[in-house]
Amino acid sequence: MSRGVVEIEGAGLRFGDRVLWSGLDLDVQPGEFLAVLGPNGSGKTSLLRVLLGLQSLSAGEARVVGKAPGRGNRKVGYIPQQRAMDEQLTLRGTDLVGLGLDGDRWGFGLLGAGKRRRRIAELVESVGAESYASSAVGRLSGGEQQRLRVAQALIGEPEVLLCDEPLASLDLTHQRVVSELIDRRRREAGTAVLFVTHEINPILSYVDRVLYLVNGQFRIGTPDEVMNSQTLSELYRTRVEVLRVGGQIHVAGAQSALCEDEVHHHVDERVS
Ligand SMILES: Nc1ncnc2c1ncn2[C@@H]1O[C@H](COP(=O)(O)OP(=O)(O)OP(=O)(O)O)[C@@H](O)[C@H]1O
Repeated sequence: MSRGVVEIEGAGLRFGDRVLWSGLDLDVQPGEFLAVLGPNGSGKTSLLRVLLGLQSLSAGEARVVGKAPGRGNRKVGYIPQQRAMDEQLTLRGTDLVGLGLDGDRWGFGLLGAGKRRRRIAELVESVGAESYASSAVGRLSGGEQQRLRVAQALIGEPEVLLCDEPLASLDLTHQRVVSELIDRRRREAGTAVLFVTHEINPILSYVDRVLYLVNGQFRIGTPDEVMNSQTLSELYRTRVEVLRVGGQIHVAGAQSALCEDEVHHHVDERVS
């Protein structure tokens, strides 16, 4: 197997006495779609923060496209958790998308202005946001904002796309639209996708492998290898039933396994 665009070796992360995960070895290949699952507080977002260079590992190493993680790595795109933007925000959709452009690469000078505009228009079109891209983003719906965030993350042509629950609070139609956009990028450009989610079903047909984190333990494998009663029961250390119904995965019992945890999990019984 070739070297991954994300390489993680012997990685551990702890805060005080609390070990989020340790001994994590993971290579993500170009074009691979990796779902990162696990209950609240299991360290999913922290893993993305490590790869963004915002959080240091307590042990081991991580490399992203051959380099130590660092802020402003142009080869890394990031789609943050869906949050409504301030209604007063007057930034236009095209401005938001343009924020994802890197000055050195695309040129901010006068000569680059036309090129920059064209590039933004291309991305706006690719996410089907033409009709509202000139509006103030604060006035747009959550789904419209999220499409623009996808365009912003893709405009720098990333080799690795880090997505932190990008579908949360979107309706089913927009979940499909946004996940299809992300899948298309990895198919057409070979971008590797690390997709943090509580709900695997909307992306199940795209997922190559799952990294499932629970209470400091983890499993990595295909959805079939990880999302089964035996593996999840081992991870949660209690009986968990995984049912496949109509091409979807339903997980029962995981919530009760976590009741004694300090966090009030809103664990989705169907997945986590
Ligand atoms: N800088 C920090 N210092 C101390 N604790 C931290 C820090 N960053 C994260 N944590 C803790 O680490 C745990 C994991 O957080 P993280 O956001 O990675 O979880 P998550 O799996 O993404 O959870 P969720 O599903 O709720 O978003 C949390 O309990 C959090 O409070």
